[in-house]
Amino acid sequence: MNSNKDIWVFGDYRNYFQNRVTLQILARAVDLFSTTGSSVCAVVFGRDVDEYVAEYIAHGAQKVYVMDDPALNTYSIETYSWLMSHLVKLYKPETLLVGATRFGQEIAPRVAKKLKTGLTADCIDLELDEKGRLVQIAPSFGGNLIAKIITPVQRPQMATIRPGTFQELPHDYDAKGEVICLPVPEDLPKDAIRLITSERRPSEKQKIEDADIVICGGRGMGSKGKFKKLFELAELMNAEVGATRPVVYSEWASHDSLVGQAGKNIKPKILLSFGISGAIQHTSALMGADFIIAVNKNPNATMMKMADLAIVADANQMCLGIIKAIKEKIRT
Ligand SMILES: Cc1cc2nc3c(=O)[nH]c(=O)nc-3n(C[C@H](O)[C@H](O)[C@H](O)COP(=O)(O)OP(=O)(O)OC[C@H]3O[C@@H](n4cnc5c(N)ncnc54)[C@H](O)[C@@H]3O)c2cc1C
Repeated sequence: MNSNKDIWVFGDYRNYFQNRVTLQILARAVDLFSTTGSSVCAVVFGRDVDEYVAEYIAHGAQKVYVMDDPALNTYSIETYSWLMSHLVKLYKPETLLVGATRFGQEIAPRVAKKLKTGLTADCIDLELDEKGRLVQIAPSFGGNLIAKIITPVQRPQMATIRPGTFQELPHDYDAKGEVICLPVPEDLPKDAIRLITSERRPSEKQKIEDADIVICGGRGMGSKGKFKKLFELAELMNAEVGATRPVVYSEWASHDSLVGQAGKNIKPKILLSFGISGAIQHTSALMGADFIIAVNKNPNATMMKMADLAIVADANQMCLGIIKAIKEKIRT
């Protein structure tokens, strides 16, 4: 394949903001290719992806190829790998870099196979050789050797890169980039797999009983959709989510997260309590908490009285406000 000089970075925004690998690869690509006349580009598929497009530009992407369409609302390996190889054939970038997340590990080999090119998996560094070819540096033979691999003939040169390998560039609020909006091709093959439903499971890294930070939500969160935001907040704070009995009975959260007489006892350093009245069956399980922050519309709720910090506010709005503030902080 005759290629132009562009460097493409696959926009892996699942689990963003924690997953920073796309930003890290963009930073390395900018560093490596700034003097070669290549454009560093991100490629994003999905639905309502404006936020990620802006992030990639703010972190070094000069161009972003975007396919934003309801048909791409849910991730499908078949569709995404077809689209990626389709676009590569169309635009012929010199290099395609993908984060070695579970997502990247799934999509990159499929794309490489469709394009009949090589792929170095799990790179720990990238360099350029004297001919400007990408040197893909990766552990091999069980980690006993560090291999330097090039792709002498086929294009694009492809590599997946381990998260945390490179340092992302600081967020540049003034950065400008070209956004190329692409329609979904008419000949996009019909997906053989039909997704009926999906739900993000809370992280299983730690048990709620052992967590340093627990975010408990009650009926005052308002709805299952609003309650879900507590999981997003928990991801950002490396916290676990707990729930009251009405929440569990309404299936806003699983039974595993029930805190109280009929559920689990917790002893976090910090407990954030959103929209919980403070019935004894719940509070009896919080006695080991060091510091309690409660958010409730009713200042007289028992939970507010037992809190170290009581905030009279709408629980859902407060949760959204904290999420926004943390994201802003991460960006700077
Ligand atoms: C045998 C038995 C065992 C039980 N075991 C448990 C248990 O293990 N765990 C447990 O949790 N419960 C248990 N319960 C149930 C318990 O008695 C309470 O009913 C329950 O804890 C109340 O949950 P809640 O605070 O979410 O709801 P509610 O009591 O309805 O409180 C909702 C709170 O949200 C506030 N609110 C409403 N809207 C907003 C808003 N927009 N913004 C901010 N705040 C708002 C309200 O002011 C209120 O304080 C048990 C009950 C029995 C009988």
